[in-house]
Amino acid sequence: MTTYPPAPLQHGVGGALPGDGQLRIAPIGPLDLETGGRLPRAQLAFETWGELNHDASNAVLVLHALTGSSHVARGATDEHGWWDALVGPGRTVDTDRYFVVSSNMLGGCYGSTGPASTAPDGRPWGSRFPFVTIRDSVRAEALLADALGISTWHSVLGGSMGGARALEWACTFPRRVRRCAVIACTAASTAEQIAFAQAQVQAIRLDPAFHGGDYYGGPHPEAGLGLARRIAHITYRSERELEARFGRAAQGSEQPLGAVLPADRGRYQAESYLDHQAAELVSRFDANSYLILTEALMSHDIARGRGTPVEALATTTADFFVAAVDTDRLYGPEQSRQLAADLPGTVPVRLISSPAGHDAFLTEIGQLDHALRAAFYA
Ligand SMILES: CC(=O)SCCNC(=O)CCNC(=O)[C@H](O)C(C)(C)COP(=O)(O)OP(=O)(O)OC[C@H]1O[C@@H](n2cnc3c(N)ncnc32)[C@H](O)[C@@H]1OP(=O)(O)O
Ligand SMILES: N[C@@H](CCO)C(=O)O
Repeated sequence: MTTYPPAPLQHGVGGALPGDGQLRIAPIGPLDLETGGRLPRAQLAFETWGELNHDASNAVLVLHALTGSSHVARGATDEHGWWDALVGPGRTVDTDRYFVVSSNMLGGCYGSTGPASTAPDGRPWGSRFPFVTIRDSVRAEALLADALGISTWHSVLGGSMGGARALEWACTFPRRVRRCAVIACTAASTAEQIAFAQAQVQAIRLDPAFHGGDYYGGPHPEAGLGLARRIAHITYRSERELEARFGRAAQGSEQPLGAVLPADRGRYQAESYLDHQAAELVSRFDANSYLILTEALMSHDIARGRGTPVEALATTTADFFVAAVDTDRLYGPEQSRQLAADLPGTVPVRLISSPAGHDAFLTEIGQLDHALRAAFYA
Protein backbone atom coordinates (compact mmCIF):
# COMPACT_ATOMS: atom_id res chain seq x y z
CA MET A 1 0.00 0.00 0.00
CA THR A 2 2.94 2.33 0.57
CA THR A 3 4.20 4.20 -2.44
CA TYR A 4 7.86 4.17 -1.52
CA PRO A 5 10.06 1.36 -0.15
CA PRO A 6 10.48 1.39 3.64
CA ALA A 7 14.03 1.26 5.00
CA PRO A 8 14.86 -0.21 8.44
CA LEU A 9 15.38 2.12 11.40
CA GLN A 10 18.96 2.38 12.61
CA HIS A 11 18.31 1.95 16.33
CA GLY A 12 19.42 4.63 18.76
CA VAL A 13 20.86 6.92 16.11
CA GLY A 14 18.07 9.47 15.80
CA GLY A 15 20.52 12.33 15.36
CA ALA A 16 22.38 10.46 12.64
CA LEU A 17 19.30 9.60 10.61
CA PRO A 18 19.46 11.23 7.23
CA GLY A 19 16.58 13.71 7.29
CA ASP A 20 15.58 12.93 3.78
CA GLY A 21 11.84 12.32 3.86
CA GLN A 22 12.39 8.65 3.13
CA LEU A 23 9.99 6.13 4.65
CA ARG A 24 11.51 4.07 7.47
CA ILE A 25 10.12 1.43 9.78
CA ALA A 26 10.49 1.46 13.57
CA PRO A 27 9.71 -1.79 15.39
CA ILE A 28 8.07 -0.65 18.63
CA GLY A 29 7.57 -4.09 20.17
CA PRO A 30 4.45 -5.50 21.80
CA LEU A 31 1.65 -3.01 22.42
CA ASP A 32 -1.13 -3.48 24.96
CA LEU A 33 -4.06 -1.34 23.89
CA GLU A 34 -6.45 0.81 25.90
CA THR A 35 -9.50 -1.42 25.44
CA GLY A 36 -7.69 -4.70 26.00
CA GLY A 37 -6.36 -5.68 22.59
CA ARG A 38 -2.73 -6.58 21.96
CA LEU A 39 -0.34 -6.22 19.04
CA PRO A 40 2.59 -8.54 19.75
CA ARG A 41 4.92 -6.97 17.18
CA ALA A 42 3.91 -3.43 16.25
CA GLN A 43 5.80 -1.15 13.91
CA LEU A 44 5.42 2.48 12.90
CA ALA A 45 6.35 3.86 9.50
CA PHE A 46 7.88 7.30 9.73
CA GLU A 47 9.86 9.94 7.87
CA THR A 48 12.27 12.60 9.08
CA TRP A 49 13.57 15.87 7.69
CA GLY A 50 16.50 17.94 8.98
CA GLU A 51 18.93 16.99 11.76
CA LEU A 52 18.40 16.35 15.45
CA ASN A 53 20.60 18.78 17.41
CA HIS A 54 23.01 17.80 20.21
CA ASP A 55 20.48 18.09 23.07
CA ALA A 56 17.52 16.84 21.00
CA SER A 57 15.66 20.09 21.60
CA ASN A 58 14.69 20.86 18.00
CA ALA A 59 12.38 17.92 17.25
CA VAL A 60 8.96 18.66 15.76
CA LEU A 61 6.25 16.03 15.42
CA VAL A 62 3.73 16.54 12.59
CA LEU A 63 0.67 14.30 12.66
CA HIS A 64 -1.53 13.45 9.69
CA ALA A 65 -5.30 13.46 9.28
CA LEU A 66 -7.60 10.52 8.52
CA THR A 67 -6.31 9.44 5.11
CA GLY A 68 -2.90 11.08 5.20
CA SER A 69 0.51 9.50 5.49
CA SER A 70 3.88 10.35 7.02
CA HIS A 71 4.78 12.20 3.82
CA VAL A 72 4.37 15.76 5.13
CA ALA A 73 6.97 17.37 2.93
CA ARG A 74 9.17 16.72 -0.05
CA GLY A 75 12.20 14.53 0.53
CA ALA A 76 14.46 12.18 -1.35
CA THR A 77 11.78 11.38 -3.93
CA ASP A 78 10.58 14.99 -4.47
CA GLU A 79 7.04 13.63 -4.24
CA HIS A 80 4.95 16.49 -2.89
CA GLY A 81 3.87 16.30 0.74
CA TRP A 82 0.51 17.24 2.27
CA TRP A 83 1.94 20.21 4.24
CA ASP A 84 4.66 21.31 1.80
CA ALA A 85 3.50 24.89 2.33
CA LEU A 86 4.43 24.70 6.00
CA VAL A 87 7.32 22.24 6.28
CA GLY A 88 10.60 22.40 4.35
CA PRO A 89 13.83 24.36 3.98
CA GLY A 90 13.08 28.02 4.73
CA ARG A 91 9.44 27.28 5.53
CA THR A 92 7.78 28.12 8.85
CA VAL A 93 8.71 24.67 10.16
CA ASP A 94 12.19 25.12 8.74
CA THR A 95 13.87 21.79 8.14
CA ASP A 96 17.23 23.60 8.13
CA ARG A 97 16.56 24.36 11.84
CA TYR A 98 14.24 21.64 13.05
CA PHE A 99 14.29 17.85 13.02
CA VAL A 100 10.82 17.04 11.74
CA VAL A 101 9.27 13.62 12.36
CA SER A 102 6.00 12.30 11.01
CA SER A 103 4.62 8.80 11.43
CA ASN A 104 1.78 6.86 9.88
CA MET A 105 -0.85 6.22 12.52
CA LEU A 106 -1.09 2.79 14.10
CA GLY A 107 -3.80 0.91 12.16
CA GLY A 108 -3.08 2.85 8.97
CA CYS A 109 -2.08 1.53 5.56
CA TYR A 110 1.05 3.58 4.83
CA GLY A 111 3.58 1.27 6.46
CA SER A 112 2.52 1.11 10.13
CA THR A 113 1.02 -2.06 11.57
CA GLY A 114 -2.58 -2.21 10.39
CA PRO A 115 -5.30 -4.70 9.47
CA ALA A 116 -3.55 -5.62 6.20
CA SER A 117 -0.32 -6.45 8.06
CA THR A 118 0.63 -10.03 8.74
CA ALA A 119 -0.43 -11.37 12.15
CA PRO A 120 1.78 -13.86 14.07
CA ASP A 121 -0.06 -16.78 12.42
CA GLY A 122 1.10 -15.61 8.99
CA ARG A 123 -2.32 -14.40 7.85
CA PRO A 124 -3.45 -10.76 7.55
CA TRP A 125 -4.96 -9.38 10.74
CA GLY A 126 -8.20 -8.47 8.93
CA SER A 127 -11.20 -8.72 11.27
CA ARG A 128 -8.92 -9.65 14.17
CA PHE A 129 -7.13 -6.30 14.23
CA PRO A 130 -7.80 -4.82 17.66
CA PHE A 131 -9.64 -1.60 18.45
CA VAL A 132 -7.14 1.26 18.54
CA THR A 133 -7.85 4.61 20.21
CA ILE A 134 -6.22 7.99 19.61
CA ARG A 135 -4.56 7.48 22.99
CA ASP A 136 -3.12 4.15 21.83
CA SER A 137 -1.66 5.78 18.74
CA VAL A 138 -0.02 8.47 20.86
CA ARG A 139 1.50 5.83 23.16
CA ALA A 140 2.87 4.09 20.08
CA GLU A 141 4.31 7.37 18.79
CA ALA A 142 5.97 7.90 22.19
CA LEU A 143 7.81 4.60 21.69
CA LEU A 144 9.00 5.88 18.32
CA ALA A 145 10.18 9.10 20.01
CA ASP A 146 12.09 6.98 22.54
CA ALA A 147 13.75 5.03 19.71
CA LEU A 148 14.76 8.30 18.05
CA GLY A 149 16.24 9.67 21.29
CA ILE A 150 13.63 12.42 21.64
CA SER A 151 12.40 12.90 25.20
CA THR A 152 10.62 16.23 24.63
CA TRP A 153 9.17 17.65 21.43
CA HIS A 154 9.88 21.28 20.58
CA SER A 155 6.37 21.20 19.15
CA VAL A 156 3.64 18.79 18.11
CA LEU A 157 1.17 19.84 15.47
CA GLY A 158 -1.66 18.44 13.43
CA GLY A 159 -5.01 19.12 11.82
CA SER A 160 -8.26 17.19 12.10
CA MET A 161 -7.33 13.68 13.31
CA GLY A 162 -3.73 14.95 13.48
CA GLY A 163 -5.00 17.69 15.81
CA ALA A 164 -6.69 15.06 17.98
CA ARG A 165 -3.40 13.19 18.23
CA ALA A 166 -1.48 16.41 19.00
CA LEU A 167 -3.90 17.34 21.79
CA GLU A 168 -3.83 13.81 23.19
CA TRP A 169 -0.02 13.98 23.20
CA ALA A 170 -0.17 17.14 25.33
CA CYS A 171 -2.57 15.45 27.78
CA THR A 172 -0.94 12.01 27.96
CA PHE A 173 2.66 13.22 28.05
CA PRO A 174 2.53 16.79 29.40
CA ARG A 175 6.26 16.94 30.06
CA ARG A 176 7.13 15.74 26.54
CA VAL A 177 5.34 18.53 24.63
CA ARG A 178 6.57 22.13 24.85
CA ARG A 179 4.23 23.56 22.20
CA CYS A 180 1.09 22.11 20.68
CA ALA A 181 -0.84 23.25 17.58
CA VAL A 182 -4.38 21.93 17.22
CA ILE A 183 -5.95 22.87 13.89
CA ALA A 184 -9.57 22.18 12.90
CA CYS A 185 -10.18 19.83 15.80
CA THR A 186 -11.96 19.45 19.11
CA ALA A 187 -11.24 18.12 22.60
CA ALA A 188 -13.65 15.23 21.96
CA SER A 189 -15.50 13.96 18.90
CA THR A 190 -19.01 15.37 18.98
CA ALA A 191 -22.28 13.48 18.50
CA GLU A 192 -22.55 14.73 14.92
CA GLN A 193 -18.96 13.77 14.10
CA ILE A 194 -19.63 10.32 15.53
CA ALA A 195 -22.86 10.12 13.50
CA PHE A 196 -21.18 11.03 10.20
CA ALA A 197 -18.44 8.53 11.00
CA GLN A 198 -20.93 5.76 11.79
CA ALA A 199 -22.61 6.17 8.39
CA GLN A 200 -19.19 5.73 6.74
CA VAL A 201 -18.30 2.71 8.83
CA GLN A 202 -21.63 1.08 8.00
CA ALA A 203 -21.16 1.76 4.28
CA ILE A 204 -18.01 -0.37 4.40
CA ARG A 205 -19.38 -3.09 6.69
CA LEU A 206 -22.49 -3.52 4.54
CA ASP A 207 -20.51 -4.03 1.32
CA PRO A 208 -20.97 -7.73 0.40
CA ALA A 209 -17.23 -7.92 -0.38
CA PHE A 210 -16.33 -6.91 3.18
CA HIS A 211 -16.65 -10.45 4.62
CA GLY A 212 -16.41 -9.20 8.18
CA GLY A 213 -13.04 -7.62 7.36
CA ASP A 214 -11.39 -10.79 5.99
CA TYR A 215 -11.38 -9.86 2.31
CA TYR A 216 -7.63 -9.99 1.59
CA GLY A 217 -6.93 -12.34 -1.29
CA GLY A 218 -10.32 -11.54 -2.84
CA PRO A 219 -12.17 -8.45 -4.04
CA HIS A 220 -11.95 -5.52 -1.62
CA PRO A 221 -15.08 -3.65 -0.44
CA GLU A 222 -14.46 -0.83 -2.89
CA ALA A 223 -18.09 0.22 -3.22
CA GLY A 224 -18.41 0.61 0.55
CA LEU A 225 -15.13 2.51 0.87
CA GLY A 226 -16.14 4.75 -2.03
CA LEU A 227 -19.48 5.50 -0.40
CA ALA A 228 -17.75 6.21 2.91
CA ARG A 229 -15.46 8.70 1.16
CA ARG A 230 -18.41 10.38 -0.56
CA ILE A 231 -20.19 10.90 2.77
CA ALA A 232 -16.98 12.15 4.37
CA HIS A 233 -15.99 14.40 1.50
CA ILE A 234 -19.29 16.29 1.59
CA THR A 235 -18.52 17.13 5.22
CA TYR A 236 -14.98 18.20 4.28
CA ARG A 237 -16.19 20.88 1.86
CA SER A 238 -18.72 23.70 2.30
CA GLU A 239 -22.18 24.10 0.81
CA ARG A 240 -21.11 27.49 -0.59
CA GLU A 241 -18.05 26.04 -2.32
CA LEU A 242 -19.93 23.14 -3.88
CA GLU A 243 -22.59 25.55 -5.15
CA ALA A 244 -20.03 28.00 -6.59
CA ARG A 245 -17.97 25.24 -8.25
CA PHE A 246 -20.70 23.03 -9.62
CA GLY A 247 -24.15 24.52 -9.17
CA ARG A 248 -26.60 22.42 -11.19
CA ALA A 249 -24.22 22.00 -14.14
CA ALA A 250 -24.08 18.73 -16.06
CA GLN A 251 -20.81 16.80 -16.20
CA GLY A 252 -19.46 17.41 -19.72
CA SER A 253 -21.89 16.12 -22.28
CA GLU A 254 -23.70 13.93 -19.75
CA GLN A 255 -27.42 14.66 -19.39
CA PRO A 256 -28.71 14.41 -15.81
CA LEU A 257 -32.27 14.99 -17.11
CA GLY A 258 -31.79 13.06 -20.35
CA ALA A 259 -33.36 9.70 -19.51
CA VAL A 260 -36.69 8.16 -18.64
CA LEU A 261 -35.15 5.67 -16.19
CA PRO A 262 -32.89 6.96 -13.37
CA ALA A 263 -30.30 4.27 -14.10
CA ASP A 264 -29.69 5.69 -17.60
CA ARG A 265 -29.29 9.33 -16.76
CA GLY A 266 -26.03 11.28 -16.86
CA ARG A 267 -24.42 12.96 -13.88
CA TYR A 268 -24.35 16.43 -12.43
CA GLN A 269 -20.84 17.82 -11.95
CA ALA A 270 -21.26 17.51 -8.19
CA GLU A 271 -21.89 13.77 -8.62
CA SER A 272 -18.92 13.33 -10.93
CA TYR A 273 -16.73 15.19 -8.42
CA LEU A 274 -17.74 12.82 -5.62
CA ASP A 275 -17.22 9.81 -7.90
CA HIS A 276 -13.70 11.10 -8.54
CA GLN A 277 -12.93 11.62 -4.84
CA ALA A 278 -14.23 8.12 -4.08
CA ALA A 279 -12.15 6.51 -6.83
CA GLU A 280 -9.05 8.40 -5.72
CA LEU A 281 -9.34 7.08 -2.16
CA VAL A 282 -10.22 3.54 -3.24
CA SER A 283 -7.04 3.51 -5.35
CA ARG A 284 -4.82 4.29 -2.37
CA PHE A 285 -6.47 3.21 0.88
CA ASP A 286 -7.40 0.00 2.66
CA ALA A 287 -11.04 -0.21 3.80
CA ASN A 288 -10.13 -1.92 7.10
CA SER A 289 -7.67 0.87 7.91
CA TYR A 290 -10.40 3.37 7.10
CA LEU A 291 -12.62 1.61 9.67
CA ILE A 292 -9.92 1.40 12.32
CA LEU A 293 -8.87 5.05 11.97
CA THR A 294 -12.46 6.30 11.78
CA GLU A 295 -13.41 4.41 14.93
CA ALA A 296 -10.22 5.68 16.60
CA LEU A 297 -11.34 9.22 15.82
CA MET A 298 -14.82 8.44 17.20
CA SER A 299 -13.03 7.45 20.44
CA HIS A 300 -11.25 10.80 20.68
CA ASP A 301 -11.99 12.32 24.09
CA ILE A 302 -9.18 13.88 26.07
CA ALA A 303 -11.40 13.80 29.18
CA ARG A 304 -11.94 10.02 29.19
CA GLY A 305 -10.88 8.88 32.67
CA ARG A 306 -9.56 12.35 33.48
CA GLY A 307 -12.60 14.22 34.79
CA THR A 308 -13.95 17.21 32.86
CA PRO A 309 -12.25 18.63 29.73
CA VAL A 310 -11.04 21.56 31.85
CA GLU A 311 -9.54 19.16 34.39
CA ALA A 312 -7.93 17.06 31.64
CA LEU A 313 -6.45 20.12 29.96
CA ALA A 314 -5.28 21.58 33.29
CA THR A 315 -2.59 18.87 33.40
CA THR A 316 -0.99 20.13 30.18
CA THR A 317 2.09 22.33 30.29
CA ALA A 318 2.48 23.16 26.58
CA ASP A 319 1.94 26.50 24.91
CA PHE A 320 -1.05 26.07 22.62
CA PHE A 321 -1.88 27.30 19.13
CA VAL A 322 -5.52 26.74 18.15
CA ALA A 323 -6.92 27.35 14.68
CA ALA A 324 -10.16 26.69 12.80
CA VAL A 325 -11.56 27.17 9.30
CA ASP A 326 -14.34 29.75 9.14
CA THR A 327 -16.50 27.59 6.82
CA ASP A 328 -15.79 24.21 8.44
CA ARG A 329 -19.10 22.42 8.97
CA LEU A 330 -17.50 19.31 10.48
CA TYR A 331 -15.18 20.88 13.08
CA GLY A 332 -16.76 24.34 13.35
CA PRO A 333 -14.87 27.33 14.78
CA GLU A 334 -17.15 27.31 17.84
CA GLN A 335 -15.65 23.94 18.79
CA SER A 336 -12.13 25.38 18.59
CA ARG A 337 -13.31 28.36 20.67
CA GLN A 338 -14.60 25.95 23.32
CA LEU A 339 -11.27 24.09 23.31
CA ALA A 340 -9.37 27.38 23.66
CA ALA A 341 -11.65 28.46 26.51
CA ASP A 342 -11.05 25.16 28.32
CA LEU A 343 -7.25 25.39 28.00
CA PRO A 344 -5.20 26.92 30.82
CA GLY A 345 -4.41 30.60 30.22
CA THR A 346 -5.62 32.73 27.35
CA VAL A 347 -5.39 31.09 23.94
CA PRO A 348 -6.63 32.95 20.85
CA VAL A 349 -8.34 31.06 18.02
CA ARG A 350 -6.85 31.82 14.60
CA LEU A 351 -9.24 31.63 11.70
CA ILE A 352 -8.38 30.31 8.27
CA SER A 353 -10.65 32.09 5.82
CA SER A 354 -11.64 29.84 2.93
CA PRO A 355 -14.75 28.79 1.07
CA ALA A 356 -13.43 25.20 1.08
CA GLY A 357 -14.60 24.13 4.55
CA HIS A 358 -12.72 21.58 6.69
CA ASP A 359 -10.20 20.62 3.96
CA ALA A 360 -8.81 24.18 4.10
CA PHE A 361 -6.54 23.01 6.94
CA LEU A 362 -4.71 21.20 4.12
CA THR A 363 -5.19 23.56 1.19
CA GLU A 364 -4.90 26.97 2.94
CA ILE A 365 -2.33 26.29 5.66
CA GLY A 366 -0.27 29.14 4.20
CA GLN A 367 -2.69 31.52 5.90
CA LEU A 368 -1.43 30.42 9.33
CA ASP A 369 2.22 30.81 8.43
CA HIS A 370 2.82 34.17 10.11
CA ALA A 371 0.79 33.39 13.23
CA LEU A 372 2.36 29.97 13.69
CA ARG A 373 5.86 31.32 13.03
CA ALA A 374 5.38 34.11 15.55
CA ALA A 375 3.89 31.74 18.13
CA PHE A 376 6.29 28.78 17.86
CA TYR A 377 9.09 29.23 15.31
CA ALA A 378 10.37 32.83 15.54
C1 LIG B 1 0.02 8.65 -1.49
C2 LIG B 1 -0.15 9.45 -0.28
O1 LIG B 1 0.74 9.64 0.46
S1 LIG B 1 -1.68 10.10 0.04
C3 LIG B 1 -1.50 11.07 1.42
C4 LIG B 1 -1.77 12.46 1.12
N1 LIG B 1 -3.14 12.69 1.21
C5 LIG B 1 -3.65 13.25 2.29
O2 LIG B 1 -2.95 13.69 3.16
C6 LIG B 1 -5.12 13.26 2.34
C7 LIG B 1 -5.58 14.59 2.40
N2 LIG B 1 -5.77 15.15 1.07
C8 LIG B 1 -6.99 15.30 0.60
O3 LIG B 1 -7.92 14.90 1.23
C9 LIG B 1 -7.17 15.99 -0.71
O4 LIG B 1 -6.15 15.58 -1.60
C10 LIG B 1 -7.18 17.53 -0.65
C11 LIG B 1 -8.01 18.01 0.47
C12 LIG B 1 -5.80 18.06 -0.37
C13 LIG B 1 -7.67 17.96 -2.02
O5 LIG B 1 -8.13 19.28 -1.96
P1 LIG B 1 -8.20 20.21 -3.26
O6 LIG B 1 -6.83 20.48 -3.76
O7 LIG B 1 -9.06 21.37 -2.90
O8 LIG B 1 -8.87 19.30 -4.34
P2 LIG B 1 -10.37 19.30 -4.91
O9 LIG B 1 -11.34 18.97 -3.87
O10 LIG B 1 -10.58 20.55 -5.66
O11 LIG B 1 -10.32 18.08 -5.90
C14 LIG B 1 -9.54 18.15 -7.04
C15 LIG B 1 -9.78 16.92 -7.88
O12 LIG B 1 -11.16 16.84 -8.24
C16 LIG B 1 -11.26 16.68 -9.64
N3 LIG B 1 -12.51 17.27 -10.11
C17 LIG B 1 -12.90 18.56 -10.04
N4 LIG B 1 -14.13 18.70 -10.61
C18 LIG B 1 -14.49 17.47 -11.03
C19 LIG B 1 -15.66 16.97 -11.71
N5 LIG B 1 -16.68 17.75 -12.06
N6 LIG B 1 -15.69 15.65 -12.00
C20 LIG B 1 -14.65 14.83 -11.66
N7 LIG B 1 -13.54 15.24 -11.02
C21 LIG B 1 -13.46 16.56 -10.72
C22 LIG B 1 -10.04 17.41 -10.19
O13 LIG B 1 -9.75 17.00 -11.51
C23 LIG B 1 -8.99 17.00 -9.19
O14 LIG B 1 -8.54 15.73 -9.52
P3 LIG B 1 -7.07 15.22 -9.02
O15 LIG B 1 -7.01 15.40 -7.54
O16 LIG B 1 -7.06 13.77 -9.43
O17 LIG B 1 -6.08 16.05 -9.74
N1 LIG C 1 -9.23 15.29 3.43
C1 LIG C 1 -8.75 14.94 4.74
C2 LIG C 1 -9.85 15.20 5.69
C3 LIG C 1 -9.81 14.54 7.01
O1 LIG C 1 -9.60 15.49 7.99
C4 LIG C 1 -8.25 13.52 4.74
O2 LIG C 1 -8.64 12.76 3.87
O3 LIG C 1 -7.42 13.17 5.57
